Amino acid sequence: MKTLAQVGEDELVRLITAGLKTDAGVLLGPGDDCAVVRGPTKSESLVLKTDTIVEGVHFTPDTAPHLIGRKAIARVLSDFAAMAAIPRHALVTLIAPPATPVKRILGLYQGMSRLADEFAVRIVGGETSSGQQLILTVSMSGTVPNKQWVTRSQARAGDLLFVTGRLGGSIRGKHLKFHPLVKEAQCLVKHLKLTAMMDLSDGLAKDLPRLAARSGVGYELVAEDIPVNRGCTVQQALNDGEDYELLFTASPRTTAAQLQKCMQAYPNLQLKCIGKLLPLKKQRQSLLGGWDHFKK
Ligand SMILES: Nc1ncnc2c1ncn2[C@@H]1O[C@H](COP(=O)(O)OP(=O)(O)OP(=O)(O)O)[C@@H](O)[C@H]1O
Ligand SMILES: Cc1ncc(C[n+]2csc(CCOP(=O)(O)O)c2C)c(N)n1
Ligand SMILES: [Mg+2]
Repeated sequence: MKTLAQVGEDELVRLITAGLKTDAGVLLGPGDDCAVVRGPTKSESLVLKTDTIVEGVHFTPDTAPHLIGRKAIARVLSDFAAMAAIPRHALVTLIAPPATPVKRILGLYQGMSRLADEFAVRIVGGETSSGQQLILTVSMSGTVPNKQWVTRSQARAGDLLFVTGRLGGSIRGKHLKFHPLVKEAQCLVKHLKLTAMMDLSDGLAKDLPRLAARSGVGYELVAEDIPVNRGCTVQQALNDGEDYELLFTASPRTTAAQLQKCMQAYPNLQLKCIGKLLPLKKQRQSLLGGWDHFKK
């Protein structure tokens, strides 16, 4: 019998999700940054996402509690950004060892509440249990106008490939302090013809092939054009992960003026074209690497 280390994370999720049933209320099932289901009103759909952070995997025992809480909320917000959706309500599951100081847990909630408030997300409940290490799970619901969510699967050959911000070296601090691009994504959708989008959590080398595979297209990445964080190599930009930037594809007719509109509205938003999508048969590169929870 194969182990998780042998099959890896993506194949495991494929095996799990292949057996799940769907129905007409499920508008977008497993495989994207969030799920989308039919909402209570005709004009909007409901967007759902859950995400976990684990001590020793996503943060260390000496990470400041408010930063752990902040990260737990920010990661889910980043997935809402990736769908161009608006997050609204959150449930929090807390697992902690019995010896944890109460103050540490209250610190987590301060960090979570602060970022949630900034995005007008209300924490409306949760669940508490004990375990061997600290684990924080945030599940969020939100909304998107009907048919206006952006998936990973509609990119076409010829589309341009863009990334926000700079990549690499997130372990130096950005993985705890990044700014979720929820509002910026709304601006992108307004001014550009986006065809696909995802947030970069496992490294461009892992996430770009995922987006291309979901869209059934190939890719051509121009390594020299990848915006790299100070002190980082292109290899780090490709493989480190936890950039929480947006990777998106847009019409080949995208103009500099359209990009400028978003960069003017959000002066901290940097947009860079790093390649294009190709017909599957024309792909010559094959990116390998990035983060896998099981295969090291
Ligand atoms: N245990 C699971 N059961 C069912 N679906 C899952 C499970 N784990 C992951 N998925 C689905 O697989 C897809 C990829 O999951 P993953 O958590 O890697 O999301 P991501 O957006 O790629 O990463 P991140 O959450 O770090 O941004 C998602 O659509 C998710 O809902
Ligand atoms: C202590 C510690 N060790 C390593 C890392 C780096 N790291 C952890 S998970 C992950 C990928 C994204 O996770 P997921 O796939 O769960 O979204 C990365 C790059 C860290 N932040 N803290
Ligand atoms: Mg994601």
